[in-house]
Formats: sequence, C-alpha cells, structure tokens
Amino acid sequence: MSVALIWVVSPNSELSNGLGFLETTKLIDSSRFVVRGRSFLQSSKFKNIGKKYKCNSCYLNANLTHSCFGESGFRGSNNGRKSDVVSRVVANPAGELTVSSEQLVYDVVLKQAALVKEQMRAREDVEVKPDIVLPGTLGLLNEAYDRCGEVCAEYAKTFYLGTLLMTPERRKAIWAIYVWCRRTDELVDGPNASHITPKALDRWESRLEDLFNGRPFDMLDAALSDTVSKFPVDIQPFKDMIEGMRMDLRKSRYKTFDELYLYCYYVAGTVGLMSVPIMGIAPESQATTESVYNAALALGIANQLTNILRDVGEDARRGRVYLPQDELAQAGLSDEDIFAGKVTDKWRSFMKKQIKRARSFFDEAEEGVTQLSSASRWPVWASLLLYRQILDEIEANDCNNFTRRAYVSKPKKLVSLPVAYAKSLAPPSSRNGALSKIFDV
Ligand SMILES: CC(C)=CCC/C(C)=C/CC/C(C)=C/CC/C(C)=C/[C@@H]1[C@@H](COP(=O)(O)OP(=O)(O)O)[C@]1(C)CC/C=C(\C)CC/C=C(\C)CCC=C(C)C
Repeated sequence: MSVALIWVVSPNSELSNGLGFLETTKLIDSSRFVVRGRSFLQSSKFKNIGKKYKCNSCYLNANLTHSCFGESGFRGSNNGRKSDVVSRVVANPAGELTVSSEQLVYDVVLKQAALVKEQMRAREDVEVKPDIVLPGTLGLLNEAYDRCGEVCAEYAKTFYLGTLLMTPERRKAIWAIYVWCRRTDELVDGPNASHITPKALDRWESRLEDLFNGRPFDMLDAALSDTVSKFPVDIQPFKDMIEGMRMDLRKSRYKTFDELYLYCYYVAGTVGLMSVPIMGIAPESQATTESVYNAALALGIANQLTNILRDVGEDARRGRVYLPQDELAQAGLSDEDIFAGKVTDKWRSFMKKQIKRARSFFDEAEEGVTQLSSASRWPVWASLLLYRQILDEIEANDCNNFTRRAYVSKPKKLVSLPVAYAKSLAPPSSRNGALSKIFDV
C-alpha cells in the first residue's frame, strides 16, 4: 500500500513500492490519462455530487435532503430488528433530538438506488459499452486489471476464487474496487499509518475525484477509472469511506451504537453500496432496488461489527475501543475491564448481546443476496457464511476475544464453499415486494 501512501504524503513524488503493487509514473492532462507514456481516452461520467453538510456531530458527504420525520413505510424488511438497535431520532449528549445515523445512512441508500435507476434509464442497455481507446491502450488497461486481480488474490484468496465465477467484466470491476478499498484502508491501518494526516486523506480524496473524472494517477486508479466509466457507480460511497478513515484518525471511542453504526457504514457499509451496481440484480428479482442496497449495507455493517468483536484485544492494545461506551457502562464494564482483558460473566453477557446484534445484520443481508444476479451470488454467500462463522468461533472461545483471535478453520471453510454454492443456486425469492428492477443482466 505504499503507492497510496507515498502519493498522499508527497503528491509529486515518483512512485515505486515494496509491496509489488505497481510501479508507475504520474502524467496527467485534463482529458486523458497517460500511463507509462501512453494515453487512454476516458469518458468522465461522474461529477462529485457530494456536498458536505453537518448534521450534529457527524458529516456525510451527501447532497441529500433530510427526510427525517413523519415518513411512513420507511423500510419493508427490518422494522422489527432495527427499531431495537437504533431509532431514527436520537438524543445527543446535550439531550437534543437529532437525526440518527441510521436515518442519515438510509438517505444515502435511497439516493444511491435512485441514482443507479436514473443511470440505467439513461443508458440504452446494461451491458458494458466499449470505450474509445487509443491503439495499444487496451493491453495496458488489461494489465492494470490483472494487477488488481493479483492484489486481490494475495489479500483475499477465497474471495478472489469466488470472483472467478463472475462475468469477466464484473470480476475485473470488483477487483478494481477491492484494490481501491484496500489501499484506502491501508492508509490508516497499514505499516505507514502513523504518517497519515487529515491533509493526506484530502489528497487521497482529490485523487479519487480525478479518477472519477477520467484522470487516474496510476495504473490501479486507471482500472477503477475504467470501471466507473462503465458501471453506474457513484462517488459518494468512496468519499464516505475516506470520511471513515478521517474518523479513525480523530476518534478512538464511540459513545453510542448510533455513533458506531455511522463508522461501520463509512468503512464497510460503503463497500456494499459500491458493489451492488457491479454485481447486478437478477432479472427475475421482484425486489426493489432500495431493498437490495439496504441488504448490501447490512452485510457491510455485519462484517464490520464482526471484525470489531473479533479484534477487541488487538484494538485495545492500540488504545482503541470500538464498542459503544454506553452499552459497556450498562453492562457494568469500562475501558479498564477491556484493557485488563479478563473474561467475566459480565463480559460474556455483554458479548452475547453484541453477537446477537451482528447476527441480525447478517440475517437482514441474507434476504438481499438471493436477489443478486446469479453469477454474483456465490462470492457474496461465501463471504457472508465465512464471516458469520467468526461469531460462532468467538462464542466457542468462551468470548475470549482479548487474547484469542477467532478464525474459521480450513476444513470449515472448505465445507462452507459448496454450501454457499448451493445457496447461490436458489432463485430470488419474491418476498421483497414492489417491482423496480434496474439491471436485467
Ligand atoms: C463479493 C464481495 C464480498 C465483494 C466485496 C468486494 C470488496 C470491494 C471488498 C473490499 C473490502 C475492503 C478491503 C474494505 C476496506 C475496509 C475494510 C478493511 C473493511 C473490512 C473488511 C474485512 O477486512 P479485512 O480483509 O481486513 O478482514 P480480515 O481481517 O482479513 O478478516 C470489512 C469487515 C468490511 C468488508 C465489507 C464487505 C465485504 C461488504 C460486503 C457487501 C457486499 C459485497 C454487498 C452484497 C450485496 C448484497 C445484496 C448482500
């Protein structure tokens, strides 16, 4: 990930890196990008539609209107669970009523679903259209995608195998998105994280804007730039992920689940929103676009909550506690108990509730996976089943997530893969109501 790091720390530097990500030079003009001395013509489709607005303590990169109060039929599938977990209107520490993170994030979901429908309507068909490329550039682009595939295979082998079942265009696009997410995460989580400042993240964000405008900085960006020119992917979830990294720089405690939910959206829910336009919805699906986006968001949140519960000890050793402080206090626990790392009955009972909540997000996500286009379902089922089992492993470890890292053993992984495959064969259920398909692919 040093490519990203070097650039954000010193935007004018020439790039090379030790991780074998790539070696490129930066050559940009306003309408083309040049990689290793050649240029690609790109359509610059997306503008940064985001406008930051402040909502109490949190920022969302959105140009959304708040539809906070008095909505009816807010969601179909999850009222039961969600009302237990977060309410739409919450009280801030000063006792004032504010809009909940869930509402803010759901507004993003609605916006994404609306945008993608609009994009699809504007296109004559859903199939990827060939760009106008100068002779010789196609090979370079393919090389860029291959690099993304290699990175993906190195960092997430099972997931990489799953992507091989997808159509070639979709697989390449998912790899490009994966690599951008990985690089973004590495900025604050990688070996050079201590050099990362908010300014560096601002530079990473302007680089993102450039690639969305057809001016990628390096080869890996070029792959994503190509992807966003071919699929109806919006910049907002990408910007929001960077916002999550900013949050990580300035915050190491979360007062409430509402605060944590927003963080989870930023760093992982966004991945779900980025992925849906690539994966596509099955032509026979009766689900609304919104409900599928919502399930994708839920899977990201579930994964991140699981990640947090698995890594409690590791995070504590870095001085970080990603658990709602108010819930810890209600359970009679504090940061000191976490640093002490003793598994007590209080801790077990606290963990039981946290695990239950994470599972409820997985349940919500499951409804959406069957709605995806058939070739995309297997990798998603595989990742869902594998990640979900981490929760079982935490329980099997007697909730000792202080000194034991829960993981799914190889044999269990191997069993999960055919199970995921079998699940992926099930056609979309018609439980999700209104018909509003967007991708008949
Ligand atoms: C098929 C599939 C899973 C596609 C997603 C591919 C993709 C673009 C992944 C990017 C993942 C990434 C590098 C995110 C950066 C932030 C981050 C690190 C988030 C954590 C992931 C796990 O990280 P890590 O690899 O470090 O974990 P380990 O320590 O190795 O265990 C997260 C916990 C979140 C990842 C979130 C997702 C994969 C979202 C999945 C949602 C979908 C693919 C939407 C599916 C659609 C429906 C309708 C359900």
